[in-house]
Amino acid sequence: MQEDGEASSERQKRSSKRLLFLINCLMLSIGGSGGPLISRLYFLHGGHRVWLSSFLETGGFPICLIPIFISYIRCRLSRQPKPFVFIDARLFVSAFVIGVFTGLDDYLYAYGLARLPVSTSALIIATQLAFTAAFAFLLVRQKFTPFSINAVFLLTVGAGVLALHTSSDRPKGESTKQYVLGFVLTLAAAALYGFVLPLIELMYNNSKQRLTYTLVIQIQFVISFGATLFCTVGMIVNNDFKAMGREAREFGLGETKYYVILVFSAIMWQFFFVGAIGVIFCASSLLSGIIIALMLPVTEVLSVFFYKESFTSEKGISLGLSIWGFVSYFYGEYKLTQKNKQNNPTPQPDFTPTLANP
Ligand SMILES: Nc1ncnc2[nH]cnc12
Repeated sequence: MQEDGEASSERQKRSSKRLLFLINCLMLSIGGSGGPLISRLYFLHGGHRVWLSSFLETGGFPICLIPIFISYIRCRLSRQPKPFVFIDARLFVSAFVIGVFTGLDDYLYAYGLARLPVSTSALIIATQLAFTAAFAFLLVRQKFTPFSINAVFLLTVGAGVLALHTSSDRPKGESTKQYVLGFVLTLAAAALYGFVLPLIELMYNNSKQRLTYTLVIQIQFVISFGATLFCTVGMIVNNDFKAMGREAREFGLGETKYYVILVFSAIMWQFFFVGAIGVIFCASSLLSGIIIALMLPVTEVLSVFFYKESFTSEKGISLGLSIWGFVSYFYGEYKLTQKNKQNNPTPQPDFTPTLANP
């Protein structure tokens, strides 16, 4: 009888972990395509402020207070009240430092979005997965299987195919210097974010506090706070706060839509960042990188619907290769789970990608 109770509570725990994993994948997918689409809308209709755009990537961090508050209230009101665990000083400092890196990365990324044609920026950002894989190997000893190597290869090539669509290469009126700078800074963004994802996994692994999802959201709050502080300094130095009023009045879609776009941009990017670090918590930084890479061609295809861009064959091929890579990764994980089941015949959960923090 007691065993039955234990088994059912174990099953319940597994299914809530799987649900958490799926929710984070969904948030990362929504933010990974919605974020770039809405940032592009800002630049397409007359927005120019790169620091403002980078500020918006993490400036929505107060949203995280909602789940933190709910979790706090649940702890207080539960039948057996538990103390609410706040982030300790050590994790706070690590998250803040990662936040400053993220702020710098946001600027590099936004600079590329503003200065480069979409195809070129997508090509360079496609290299991010290779950086993530290399840093994950170095920092957290990520194990690779032929399937995950195949996935990294296909997703990198898949997103890279987008660059074959070069009809709109260097934007009109842009100097070679600006273009080259855009190229170099976007590559730096890909490398830096490829480094940040495994660094977050390393921080989790070295945490002295027991990691829970509530703690992960607090970590995300501190990371985004550090990044936003960094970008706020950039905005002040660059006079962005003063320039916003004029930019809003002159915005192609009108003043109200200008502010609506800014608010939605902040929300979309929070989805991206919360999803990214949530997937690292539930699985790995490599999987987070894989989902981000899959979203590159998905974004290009969505822009056909939202911005009436043409559907080129490159976009179709790119999407096909990326989905193939994605499926290859999950098939590899499925095979691994089956193998573990054979070696360890005690009942195992149905397939769930290797959950990092059971
Ligand atoms: N700041 C950023 N936001 C989204 N994707 C990125 N890829 C590299 N840097 C990025």
